[in-house]
Amino acid sequence: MFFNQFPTVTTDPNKLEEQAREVMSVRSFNYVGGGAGERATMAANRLAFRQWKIVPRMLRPTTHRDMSVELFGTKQPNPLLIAPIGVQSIFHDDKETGVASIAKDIEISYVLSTASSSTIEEVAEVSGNGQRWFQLYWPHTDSITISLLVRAKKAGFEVLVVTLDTWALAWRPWDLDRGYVPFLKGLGCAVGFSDPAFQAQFRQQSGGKSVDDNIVEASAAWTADVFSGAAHTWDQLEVIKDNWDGPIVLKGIQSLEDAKLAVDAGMDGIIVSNHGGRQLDGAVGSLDQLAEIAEAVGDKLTILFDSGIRTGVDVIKALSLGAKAVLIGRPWVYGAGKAGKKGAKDVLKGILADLDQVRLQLN
Ligand SMILES: Cc1cc2nc3c(=O)[nH]c(=O)nc-3n(C[C@H](O)[C@H](O)[C@H](O)COP(=O)(O)O)c2cc1C
Ligand SMILES: O=C(O)C(=O)c1ccccc1
Repeated sequence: MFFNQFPTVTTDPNKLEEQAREVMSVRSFNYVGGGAGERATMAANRLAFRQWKIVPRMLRPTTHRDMSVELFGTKQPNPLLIAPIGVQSIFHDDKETGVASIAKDIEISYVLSTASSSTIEEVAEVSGNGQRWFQLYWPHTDSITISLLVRAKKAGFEVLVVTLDTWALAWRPWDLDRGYVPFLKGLGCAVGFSDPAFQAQFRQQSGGKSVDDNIVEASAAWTADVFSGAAHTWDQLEVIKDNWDGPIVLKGIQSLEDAKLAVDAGMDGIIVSNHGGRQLDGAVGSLDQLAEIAEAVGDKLTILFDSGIRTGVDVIKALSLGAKAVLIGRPWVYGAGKAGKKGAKDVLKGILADLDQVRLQLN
C-alpha cells in the first residue's frame, strides 16, 4: 500500500505531534499531548518500545503477509483498533462521527468513548456495518449505566470496553495551568446528555430543569456521576455482566494480579494500558507489563494492548509480546487536529502501510 499523492499529514512519526501543535489551539493541543505529572510514564511507554529489538530472518516467502485477526468471533483485516478518545469536538469539526466513518472505510474497528461529542446513535448511523465497540466510563447510578449499555447494544456496538484507570482525571499540568476542563462546559458530554436515564435524574435533582437549557449544571451533574473519583470494585462487575449480552473487555490492566482477577471475574478480554501515561505518573511503561501478563493468562482471555504505539514496528513488537491486537491513540488525533477526518485517515493508513512494509522486511 503506497500513497500516490501527498498525504495530508507527515509520515514521520516523530514530526506528527509538532505538525499538529502548529495548527491546533494551545488548549486543544495540550489536552491530547499532555499527560499526568512530569509525563514520566508517557516517556516510559516509548522507552519500553525502544528496549525491544528485532532479529530479522532471510530467504522466507513474503507473498503471504496476511495480518488479519479474529476478535470475539469477528474477523478483521488488520490487528488495529481506534482507541477510545473522548471530546473529539475540541480537536476538529468532524467529531466522532467523522472518525467512525473513516474507520469503516479503512476497516479498522472503532471504539467509541463515553466521553464523546457525538451520541451513540449518531455514530452507529455513520458506522453502518463497520465494526464498532463501546467504551464505558462507568457511572455510579446503575440506572444510567444500564441505559448506556442498552443503547449501545441496540445501536450495534458488539464489544464492551470498561475503563478502570480513570475514576477522575489525574493531575495534568498542561491543562491545569490553563484551567482547562472541557467537559465542565458540556464538551464531550453528548452520550450522557442524550441519555434518558441521565435526563430523568437531572430533571429530578434540579427541580424539573432540562439538560439542554442548563448545560453548565448538567455537565457538573454528569461529571459527578461518572468522574467522582470513587472507584467501582471487582464485585460490582456483576452489574455489567448482568446487563451486557456480549464480550466484556477491561481497559487499564497493568499488573499480573489484576489480569488474573479479570479471568476470575469471567471477563473476555483485557487491554494492557496505562491510558497513555495520562493517569498515574510513575507507572511502569505499558509494554513492559505485556509479556508477563500474556504468558500467564493469554490462553484464558483476549489480550489487547495500548499506550505508546506510533509505528508499524511498534505494532509488531506488541503482537510478538503477546497482544492479539492493538489500539492506536494520540497519532490519529494529531492527524485529525491537522486535517480533520482525512488527517486521521492518513495517519491510520500510514501505520497500516508501515506495518505491511515491516512485515515484508521480517520475511
Ligand atoms: C485526548 C485523549 C482522550 C482520551 N479519552 C479516553 C476515553 O474517553 N476513554 C478511554 O478509555 N481512554 C481514553 N484515552 C486513552 C486512550 O484510549 C489510550 O489508552 C491512550 O491514548 C494510549 O496511549 P497513546 O495514545 O500514547 O498510544 C484518551 C487519550 C487521549 C490522548
Ligand atoms: O482525557 C482523558 O484521558 C480521558 O480519558 C477523558 C476523560 C473524560 C473526558 C474526556 C476524556
